[in-house]
Amino acid sequence: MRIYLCVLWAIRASGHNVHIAVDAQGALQLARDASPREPLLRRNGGSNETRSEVMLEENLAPPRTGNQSGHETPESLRAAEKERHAMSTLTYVWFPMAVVLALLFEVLHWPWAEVDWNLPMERSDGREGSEKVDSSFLGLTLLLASRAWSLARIYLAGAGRVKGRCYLLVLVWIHILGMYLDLITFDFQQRYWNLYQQPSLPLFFELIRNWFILHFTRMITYVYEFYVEDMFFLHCRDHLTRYFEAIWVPNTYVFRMREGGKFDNPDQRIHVDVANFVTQTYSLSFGVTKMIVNMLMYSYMLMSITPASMHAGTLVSIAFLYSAVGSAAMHFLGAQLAHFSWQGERCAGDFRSELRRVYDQSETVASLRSEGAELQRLKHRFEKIKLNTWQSMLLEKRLAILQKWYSPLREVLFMCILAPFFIRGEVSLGRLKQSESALDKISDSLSFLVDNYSRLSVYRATVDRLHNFRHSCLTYLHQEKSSRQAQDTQLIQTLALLGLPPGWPKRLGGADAPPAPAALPASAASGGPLQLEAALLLPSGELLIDVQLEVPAGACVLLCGKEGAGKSTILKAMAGMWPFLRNTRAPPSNDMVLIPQKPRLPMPLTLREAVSFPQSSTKWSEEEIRAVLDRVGLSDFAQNGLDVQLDVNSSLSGGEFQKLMVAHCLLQKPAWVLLDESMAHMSSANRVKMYQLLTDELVAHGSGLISTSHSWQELVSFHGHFYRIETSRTDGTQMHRELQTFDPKEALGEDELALRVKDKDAEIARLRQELVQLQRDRRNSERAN
Ligand SMILES: Nc1ncnc2c1ncn2[C@@H]1O[C@H](COP(=O)(O)OP(=O)(O)OP(=O)(O)O)[C@@H](O)[C@H]1O
Repeated sequence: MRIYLCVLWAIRASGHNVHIAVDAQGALQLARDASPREPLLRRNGGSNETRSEVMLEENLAPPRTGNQSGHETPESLRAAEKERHAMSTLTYVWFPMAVVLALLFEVLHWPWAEVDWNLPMERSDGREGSEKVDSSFLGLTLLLASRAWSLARIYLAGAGRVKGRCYLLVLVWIHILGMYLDLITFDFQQRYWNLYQQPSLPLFFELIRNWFILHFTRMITYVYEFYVEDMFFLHCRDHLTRYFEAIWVPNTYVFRMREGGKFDNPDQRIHVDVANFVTQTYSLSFGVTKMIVNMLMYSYMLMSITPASMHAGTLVSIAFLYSAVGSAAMHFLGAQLAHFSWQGERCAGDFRSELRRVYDQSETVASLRSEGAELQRLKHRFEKIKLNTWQSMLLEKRLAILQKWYSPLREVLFMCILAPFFIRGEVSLGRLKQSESALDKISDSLSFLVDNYSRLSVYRATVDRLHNFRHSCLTYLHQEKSSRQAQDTQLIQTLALLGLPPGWPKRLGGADAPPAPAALPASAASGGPLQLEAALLLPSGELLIDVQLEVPAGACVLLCGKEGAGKSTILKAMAGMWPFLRNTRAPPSNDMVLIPQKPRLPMPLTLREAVSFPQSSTKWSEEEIRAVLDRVGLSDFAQNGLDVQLDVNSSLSGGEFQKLMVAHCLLQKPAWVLLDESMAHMSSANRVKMYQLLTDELVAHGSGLISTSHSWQELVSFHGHFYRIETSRTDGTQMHRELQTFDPKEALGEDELALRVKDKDAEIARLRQELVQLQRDRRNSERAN
């Protein structure tokens, strides 16, 4: 019926040579005739007239608009009576049943939920150190747009400056072409259906030809719209991902130490959030543009067809008011949706990272027999997902109630407003329907917030997660705001050049040579003494130790102290890693290798990559690498070549891993080597051997060595400066730590020291002999072969 009326209007609007005045009564009659219970042809006495002929005949009747008498006819009263009984089964059986069942369900379904409603969940209001997700109305509109724009700018001012704009240009053009094709199709449909009224073979062939051309063009635009969209999304994701990696990776440790509790799962932000941001920004931007265009266009049309006795802007104002009330109600009910979306992302990320941890620590899980405890931990994480999903479901149910009322209500509302004009005969049915349709379009546009509230809330959470993450990462990139902005801009520009194809013209933003990946923040140059003058704090803000230390270039320092005294923390501070410092002086050297207590390497790596990491595996020749592996005693691993992949974290023993780290230092030859109990897994003999290697090959050539060790006595001969962390309790609870120099001779006693040195010398002599013997054996076996 609707289609028929549309065609009728289309014929009218296109100035068809048959001048048809749309007759309201006729059309209403037609509506009744079109009812499936009373087929049109039967009502016309089953004559041979075609359906369309009958329709035309009925609608070509003289125009009579509205019920001009103002009295109800027996026929209309009968129709009302008939309508009253039309849905009696629904009214008296199904509707009450649905209400009762819904109420019962509401009361009884809670025990089925299997959810722990009292589980404490994270905050997202910026208080108590939580991340802030703005769920205010402003946060969902203007602030959202400005934050989304600042994120989109990373791409549009970077790699997207040339390519992105080209993609967008093509996509806008495809969209315009699509709209044009929609109009052509709309017009074509009218001619196509007219064929049934005026059958003609030549016309049929022409129509079929046009159909093929039209649909072939549609197919091309459709295919390339999606294809170019995907190209655009991938390029945008690629660039944004690289940007976020570049601002996060140089400060991962600081970030984790300072913001670990606040920002969950950076992996999820960089992978999932960036992808969602790209696709959602695109679809919402086009959605908003379409909404604005429709709103302006149909507001103008509606004003021009408003009944004469009504003020021109009344209908538009009603549509505005209606949408404003709907949006306000929606926001009032659903403000928490952005928080639930953020929380959902967090819970899902936490659950995934827990699964990943179980996988990574499978050896510990198996050896501790901790399967039960791990299952409990996983269950706890999933409980949070369940609770969050339930909270969102409840909120979405409330929103669905509003939404399911809101949209159908508007049809009735507009009808109630316009019906009096129609009944008074001021407007024709065509005008009425046209006004309704325009009002529909306007309120559709204005109800963008209502219809897309859930989507916008999810988008808000995504944008906030990325915005907050970026903001924090940039803080660690540079403390001062002006330098931070400059560094950010420079980074975006560097990445922009990386995104251009090779040989891209310079005048279009290209460069002669591809720029280097984003650099680490600047730190002090190598050479010179290593200084640390700072108060080292714990993450809680409590003072750990006040350190005033200056190590001359090339010096060897041994740092001792009990467990938990602060040795590792001092090494981290010297390396510039420890973020909790006060009254700091002297930045760290960047020509330094710190081997932590439990180092881990990426996996899988080849042996060549592992020993070179993080430097390029091509930096050293095969001979150099083999020689160094031989010296540290890892030559067995090189038997099958240096390029066999292995997971060094699990396939090397603790001691072997530490030898690999020493081998890396020997290759890299840094100005400073910081060893945080880095030989703890080796035998005493091997520990001495490794220190001897470091002394001969690095210290002898000017490198400095700073070590921490519990069994420091055997390392005395390799160091020249000795510090000890003295711990004492000041008031029974507070731990006071102080860094003091000490004389190992006094600490050990002159005789004991001499004895130890003698032992060590004997051990070194024995090792040297072993080595000579081994080399001799090898030479003999080579000669024999
Ligand atoms: N990330 C952290 N969060 C909270 N406290 C920390 C952190 N890192 C270290 N600490 C605390 O700082 C103190 C010093 O730790 P550190 O690791 O420096 O000791 P250490 O002397 O190296 O001990 P060990 O010899 O056992 O390795 C300890 O009390 C430890 O609990």
